[in-house]
Amino acid sequence: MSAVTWHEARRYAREVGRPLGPVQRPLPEAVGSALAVPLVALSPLPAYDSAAMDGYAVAGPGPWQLVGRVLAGDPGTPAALSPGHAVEIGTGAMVPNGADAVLPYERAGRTGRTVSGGIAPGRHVRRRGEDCPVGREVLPAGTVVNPIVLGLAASLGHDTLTVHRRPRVGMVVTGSELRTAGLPLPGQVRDAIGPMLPGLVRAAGAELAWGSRIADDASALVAALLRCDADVLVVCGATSAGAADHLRRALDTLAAEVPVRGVACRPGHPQLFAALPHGRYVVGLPGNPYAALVAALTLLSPLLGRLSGRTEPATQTATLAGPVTPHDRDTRLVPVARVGSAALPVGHDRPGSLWGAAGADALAVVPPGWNGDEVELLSLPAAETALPLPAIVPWRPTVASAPTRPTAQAGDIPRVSAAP
Ligand SMILES: Nc1nc2c(c(=O)[nH]1)N[C@H]1C(S)=C(S)[C@@H](COP(=O)(O)OP(=O)(O)OC[C@H]3O[C@@H](n4cnc5c(N)ncnc54)[C@H](O)[C@@H]3O)O[C@H]1N2
Ligand code: MOO
Repeated sequence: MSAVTWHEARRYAREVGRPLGPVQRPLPEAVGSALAVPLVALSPLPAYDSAAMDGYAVAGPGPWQLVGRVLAGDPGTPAALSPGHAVEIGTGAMVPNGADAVLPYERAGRTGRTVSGGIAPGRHVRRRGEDCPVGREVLPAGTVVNPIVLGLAASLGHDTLTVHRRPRVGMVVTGSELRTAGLPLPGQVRDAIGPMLPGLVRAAGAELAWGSRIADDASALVAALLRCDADVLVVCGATSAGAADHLRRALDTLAAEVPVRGVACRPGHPQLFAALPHGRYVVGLPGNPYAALVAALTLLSPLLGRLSGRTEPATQTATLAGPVTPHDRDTRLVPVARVGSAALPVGHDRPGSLWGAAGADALAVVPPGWNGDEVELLSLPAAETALPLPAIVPWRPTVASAPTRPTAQAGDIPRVSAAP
């Protein structure tokens, strides 16, 4: 296996694709997508001269004669205020032309219709456009739309946003030994990658559009690769060299280009990256669950980040606050918890176990022969990315055609001869 370095693999995955075409989305549907054009203020902020405090809008030197009241949402424009006059005003209400300042109730004296007090000109008046003038670019293209961006876009007058289309990902989980529920019988293994992958995909800016489980069956894998119409197809397991590992052979059968056949990292070295003749990308994740996580962060996330038009995140670094043994040739990926500016290895990071990574904030990238310098950190996704979103994550398991073993129970993955 000719493995590329971990950094080469990641750079390749980040640079091979192009952001998907711009689409217009209503605000709520744009969350998680990246802006395809800069966000520009359609309306000034504030949109009109408005009161920042509840009190009295006053014109000229005091005391002032109270001539009316203006509240937020009142129809029309309030009448202009003459020197020596005041109106009672609510926070957010339009400040009448001619008013110099808003005198808060707390600083005002009032006797009948006479208001007194001292206030500097301009105080507590938010002038139209002072937070953001109309036409100003406030966020660059590539910004990920989060709930705060939605709020900002709404306050600047947007109903829709122009964002990059989110990549559609298909997932094929392979393994005759896998089952999806209950305690595994001897020789069986609970599928750990199927539950993990949708959230990883979403955290990288994409959506899981299609999912299937197949047994270790070469023709089923070829059929799945042929039939999936997603932008990116992720195959879990079957990446290695064993008699039941069919991915490399399936890709050769389909005349796929395989620019990354293994990555010099631990765990996760059998991961691969391919392009099918019709242009779709295939990422192969090793079957060991922690190795699959490492591979997802190495090849899949950068690819999806690029296709979804997200700006590349800045590199984060930290000092490792615990002992780590580097590999002599390969990059090690080590789960860590952040403690201030340091990162503490949490252990439990054998290739088959997600225990360490599940309690970690990030994976530390420990280069071969590491000498104790600061290391790069890859953030792990927040829990919210795993919230179920049934509208965009249809899960269509392959229908059983024949059980693999006589003891098969509900939750087993049956051997099938064709992808869905
Ligand atoms: N001769 C060699 N053998 C192996 C090599 C190698 O270089 N030469 N690499 C090893 C490494 S490293 C890994 S990682 C695995 C990768 O194997 P595959 O991607 O082919 O995956 P499988 O063989 O199907 O499974 C490996 C392991 O993971 C378990 N598994 C698979 N899928 C899941 C899942 N969805 N959830 C939980 N666990 C899963 C499976 O039961 C196996 O225990 O190859 C090594 N061998
Ligand atoms: O990719 Mo494997 O053991 O390095 O899990």
